[in-house]
Amino acid sequence: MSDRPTIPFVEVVPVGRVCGRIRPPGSKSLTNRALICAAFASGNSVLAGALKSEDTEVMIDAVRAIGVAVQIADGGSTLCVDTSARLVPKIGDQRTEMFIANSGTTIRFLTAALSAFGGHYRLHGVDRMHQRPIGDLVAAIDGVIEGHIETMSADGCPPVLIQSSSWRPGELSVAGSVSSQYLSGLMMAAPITTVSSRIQVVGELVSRPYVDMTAEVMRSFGADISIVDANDCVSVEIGSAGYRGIDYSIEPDASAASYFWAAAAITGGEVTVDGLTANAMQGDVGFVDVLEKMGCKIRSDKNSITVVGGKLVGIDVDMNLISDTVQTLSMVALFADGPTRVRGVAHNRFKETDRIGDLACELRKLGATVDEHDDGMTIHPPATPTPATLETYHDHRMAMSFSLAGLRIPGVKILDPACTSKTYPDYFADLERLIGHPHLWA
Ligand SMILES: O=C(O)C1=C[C@@H](OP(=O)(O)O)[C@@H](O)[C@H](O)C1
Ligand SMILES: C=C(OP(=O)(O)O)C(=O)O
Repeated sequence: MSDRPTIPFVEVVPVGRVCGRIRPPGSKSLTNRALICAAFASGNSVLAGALKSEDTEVMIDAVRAIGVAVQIADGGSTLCVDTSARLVPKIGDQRTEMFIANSGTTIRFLTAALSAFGGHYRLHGVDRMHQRPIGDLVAAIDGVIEGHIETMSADGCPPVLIQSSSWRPGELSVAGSVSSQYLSGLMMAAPITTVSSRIQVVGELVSRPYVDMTAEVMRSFGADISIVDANDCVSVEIGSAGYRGIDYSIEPDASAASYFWAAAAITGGEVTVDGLTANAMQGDVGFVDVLEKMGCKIRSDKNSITVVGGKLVGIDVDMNLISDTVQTLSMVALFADGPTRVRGVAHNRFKETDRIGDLACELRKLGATVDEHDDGMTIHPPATPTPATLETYHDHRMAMSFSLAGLRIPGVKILDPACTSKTYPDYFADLERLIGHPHLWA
């Protein structure tokens, strides 16, 4: 994005054991879900603990474009959503352009929500967004839309063009093997139509905890929703109750927390993340269970989770449910005894970058031997890791993960560190505060 600072690279200096406590900013996934529910609710909402980052800013801009007022307070962590001037768009209205940058949640949730709400829109983003699939979601909406929806890039990728007056009542089916965001988007769109809906998932459903999170947020905003698991098939039933505005409190981001927990793991330190517990709505708190299998000790308290580093061993792990933490884990695997096999994350190739191929490439620069598989990778740690200058591929999780390698290997340079703005603009400043040592900018 154009207003990111241009910083060529950052170097994180090894500091020995990382010990401390931290509260990461609000969850991206919860902030963007709460914004959708609040924007289409009757009545106003106040969202506390929200994330301020590129991914939430594009969502805020989009809901403002349909007349929803969003006031930002407390440095961005409080969002006051006022729906009293929300427009009533129609199929023949002039087209509204919405720039979504590279936010998967924003484009998938809005494609569904706006098609249910009605109006004429074009949703577009950066080049990578125009290579990220959305065709299965568009096909599902095509079955119920009163109007027209299409993708404008080859292979079913954005931009997405929507001309809709609403959805017809009826059953929807959607594929879930590429992204759970399609199903989450349809679930959140259904109450906007105020008719009952049933959504059937066809085939595998990846990243399942996000779907449970969607239902939980929707219920908080008054929706009537149940998820049915039967004979290995998932379907969702949504009643005709719409959303009502509420005061809603957002958990800190568990995917962001993974970097701080991993910092304890790889340095033999101790890091407490405040505001997250084993009962958090975000599946990514399960990352600590993976660290436990690798040899760390975990302490769950009433309002925090602590990781204490130990001697690390390589493991064989299916990360389908917590795929945003694969890059974090790969850094821990570099310092473990024995190889680590990561399975179940074929869908990681469709995210901000190819998070299997491109991650393998950077791990090799650090001296690891990496076998790439269709559904993941095997990481053989090097006897002695090598310093390297690492590409980040416009992927915030690459930059945040690579900082962990820098905590153990002198001379690791991370290119374009400001790409963390997508979900965590202050990541390097927060890491610096936690480790109590400056990193080097150049
Ligand atoms: O619904 C969500 O909030 C998310 C779902 C996941 O995507 P996939 O379902 O595509 O794995 C995850 O990677 C993303 O960061 C956030
Ligand atoms: C995959 C991610 O984001 P999104 O799909 O929302 O762009 C992520 O944050 O790691």
